Amino acid sequence: MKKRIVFTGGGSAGHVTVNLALIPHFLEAGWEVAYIGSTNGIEKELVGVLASVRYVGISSGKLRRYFDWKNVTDPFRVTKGIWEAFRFLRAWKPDIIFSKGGFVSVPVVLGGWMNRLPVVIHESDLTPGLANRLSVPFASKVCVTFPETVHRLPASKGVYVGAVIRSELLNGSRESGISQCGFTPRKPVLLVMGGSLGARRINEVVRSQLQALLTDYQVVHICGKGQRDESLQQAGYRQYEYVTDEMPDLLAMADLVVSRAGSNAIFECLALRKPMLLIPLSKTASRGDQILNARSFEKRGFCEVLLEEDLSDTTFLQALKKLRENRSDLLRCMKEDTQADALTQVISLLKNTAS
Ligand SMILES: CC(=O)N[C@H]1[C@@H](OP(=O)(O)OP(=O)(O)OC[C@H]2O[C@@H](n3ccc(=O)[nH]c3=O)[C@H](O)[C@@H]2O)O[C@H](CO)[C@@H](O)[C@@H]1O
Repeated sequence: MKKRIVFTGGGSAGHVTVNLALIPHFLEAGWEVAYIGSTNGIEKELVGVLASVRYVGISSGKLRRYFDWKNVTDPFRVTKGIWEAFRFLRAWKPDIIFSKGGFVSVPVVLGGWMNRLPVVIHESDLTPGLANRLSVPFASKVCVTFPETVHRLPASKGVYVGAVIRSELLNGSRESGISQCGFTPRKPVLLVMGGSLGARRINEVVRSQLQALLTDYQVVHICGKGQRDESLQQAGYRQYEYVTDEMPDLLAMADLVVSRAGSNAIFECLALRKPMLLIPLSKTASRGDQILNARSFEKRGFCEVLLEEDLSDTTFLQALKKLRENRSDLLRCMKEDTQADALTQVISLLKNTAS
């Protein structure tokens, strides 16, 4: 009988991208793959392109630490999700569950534990997110991306594997990116990425300083769903709401990157040796995980950091100037970094843990 694996994770691209890197390897090895995500989440759209994966939508609710009327109904949705995940897992009988985090993953991990199935978790950020923290007691191992994270987990559960990068991202073409954007090969390219959900403050500052930026750079701007501004369309400025297949070429052609400090995005830039100016999501809008991700990269000499509370038109241009001046130092530090082969490590851990 074929081996079976269930992937889960969702809510933002950051909670799906590692799964997308791993799934093709299991399919090629002849495993049957199912993905449990929320009925209408971004994960459904992202995983939907993989024809051989069975997508199972469950009811899910957000685990909020602030007031919202949905806090009244969401516990019922989560309970329903646990029951749906439990029922599917009992019938499909996978050999292992791989959970990437995000609120939809908690009912799946619990459903797996109730069926006595082995669960392996993956954490991308330096500090584990709430969903993963709730899931840790039910998992046999937790794969982590930053070495520092191992000490934040119960003894013997944390395994440092490094960043899992989708292999297609390493095979982009600068020429093809330049031609897709209608750019010239003779002027440097600045790639601005607001994270998978976009970033309003970064969009505002880039747009308010667009003419100054266009003097030195051609700008490709991933601005988030519904955030394109048609009135700014001009030579040397290309806007995308969200990219899928174009990502490898856009990364390949970038000379410098301005980005949020979502873990996957910054490790992708590190792997591709792209000097970065990181503007992490603020502590008021998150648990501050991006600030710690960014500070860890800064300490290792991979990036410049500008906190959102300090972000203004002036500080943005100053930080960009500093990035350009320090480009060769940042590149040297990045080249000295030898990343572990996380993909192979996670695959063999999953195969060895499968019942
Ligand atoms: C607001 C929020 O909660 N952000 C979190 C979310 O970020 P977010 O979802 O932005 O996640 P990451 O930056 O980690 O990863 C984004 C992924 O989407 C890809 N991509 C992005 C834009 C695009 O147009 N196309 C595309 O393919 C990137 O290449 C990358 O692989 O998960 C991260 C990983 O847990 C966390 O560090 C972030 O704090």
